[in-house]
Amino acid sequence: MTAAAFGTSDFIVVANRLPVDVEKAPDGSLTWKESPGGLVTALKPILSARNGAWVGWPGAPDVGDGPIDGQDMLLVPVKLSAQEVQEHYEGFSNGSLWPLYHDVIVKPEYHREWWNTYVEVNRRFAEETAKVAAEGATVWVQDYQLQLVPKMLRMLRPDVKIGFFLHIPFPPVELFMQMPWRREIIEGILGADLVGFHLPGGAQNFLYLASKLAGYPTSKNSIGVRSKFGVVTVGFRSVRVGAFPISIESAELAATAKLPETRQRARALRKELGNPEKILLGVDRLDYTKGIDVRLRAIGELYQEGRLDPERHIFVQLATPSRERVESYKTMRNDIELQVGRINGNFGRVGHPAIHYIHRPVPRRELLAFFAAADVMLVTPLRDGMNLVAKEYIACRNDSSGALVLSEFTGAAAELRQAYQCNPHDLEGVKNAIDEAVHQEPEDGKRRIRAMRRQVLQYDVDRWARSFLQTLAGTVDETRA
Ligand SMILES: Nc1ncnc2c1ncn2[C@@H]1O[C@H](COP(=O)(O)OP(=O)(O)O)[C@@H](O)[C@H]1O
Ligand SMILES: O=P(O)(O)OC[C@H]1O[C@H](O[C@H]2O[C@H](CO)[C@@H](O)[C@H](O)[C@H]2O)[C@H](O)[C@@H](O)[C@@H]1O
Repeated sequence: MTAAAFGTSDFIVVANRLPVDVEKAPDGSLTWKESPGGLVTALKPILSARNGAWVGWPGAPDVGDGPIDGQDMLLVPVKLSAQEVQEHYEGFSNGSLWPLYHDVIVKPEYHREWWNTYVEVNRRFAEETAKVAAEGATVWVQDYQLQLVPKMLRMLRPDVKIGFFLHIPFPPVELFMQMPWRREIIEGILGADLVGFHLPGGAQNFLYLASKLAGYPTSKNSIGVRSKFGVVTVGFRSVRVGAFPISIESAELAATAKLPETRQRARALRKELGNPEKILLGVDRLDYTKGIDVRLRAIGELYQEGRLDPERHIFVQLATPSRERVESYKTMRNDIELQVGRINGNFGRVGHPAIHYIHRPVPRRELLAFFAAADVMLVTPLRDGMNLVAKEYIACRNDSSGALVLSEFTGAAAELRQAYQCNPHDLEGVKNAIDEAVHQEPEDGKRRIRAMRRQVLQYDVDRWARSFLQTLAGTVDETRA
């Protein structure tokens, strides 16, 4: 590639989705709305602050041609056909990789057509990125939908620095070996200079699999030691591997939750819910990994046993629609809505349901008012890379009141040690954790929340990005010298 072919962006995030989704009306006009999920929540402020470029799918088939000047970043849409969306996003990403990487909670499906399209779409992302990157640019590739991009991009543009971050768990060898294209995936990721995970366990799994599958020797010191960082040697190159737990814009959230209008809205919400003694809250994408069914079962049984009172203890579940065309998501939605109906049928009365279930995203301000209003936050995933919701709730508890029930199977559990932690596979354990949180001594509760707030306010998303990017900047590629 000649110098003339270089683009102009020095800092580029490459993610499956742009931070906004485009919707195309029948008359061809376009409207934009915020994309769902924690990846976008976390990376948007990072990119805005650095005035970089974001390469991603605009969220609707057949939309997107050429870069768009976003408010504080350049948006570079990667146009995908309906079939590509079906086979890359719904198929290989969310029908094969997502369940495999989340402890096979549902059975992954492996289809060669899905894989072929995954390769093709990854290639397109790599090509678009190669076009916009300035000479020597820093490119930060995100997540499981784009694991082949680092290697492909390195071949197109050996001059750029490449970071890769996985937002979901990286599975142990016993599970990963199911993947028919396991070697290609490991070698794809190894195209990066730095590979990041939320937890040291993910990094260890990756280091082991890299040495086993890629056929490259790993440095003697990188595996099995307790050091935070490892190194994989790929021919003449060194790939650094480490844990970088993601976070939120903590101070900004805390400040917004403190505003008089947010607090007023929180009071109004309590009133609208019939002034219950305790509001219990769940906030999730409607995903089978989130354990929404587990918490519903626990609450139903606690009402049944009289340990919770449907007159005094109200549960609100906010559920953002997600991946609605994937079969396992349809089944799960039906199950959850059946459970909500059943519990309300058994324990609600006219004008006073025990469970309030909202199946749509709520605006950010409204969400913060819910966090400020909730006495007990329920976060019970069967497996979750991090879970930003848990950290958002803690950031919004300015007066240190409240309680967090948190699954041990989230990345957040490693940091939020003072939560009421539970094993989501142990229903009695989940019930006990909810019971304890609802009936906690206020002073004990304050002590717990204060400790978690210190953690969340100190380790915010900016610190996460700086730590990853500084480590990336410090990597040396001997083949470039
Ligand atoms: N119903 C909802 N309305 C608005 N925002 C939501 C809703 N549910 C989740 N979110 C937001 O989406 C993000 C979810 O991130 P996270 O908990 O890390 O899980 P994931 O990325 O898997 O969805 C958070 O920023 C959260 O506030
Ligand atoms: O883009 P979608 O298919 O609608 O899914 C939304 C995002 O979900 C996943 O989020 C993960 O990232 C969070 C931030 O690191 C983390 O807290 C959470 O545990 C993960 O599940 C997915 O990894 C993203 O790619 C999606 O954009």
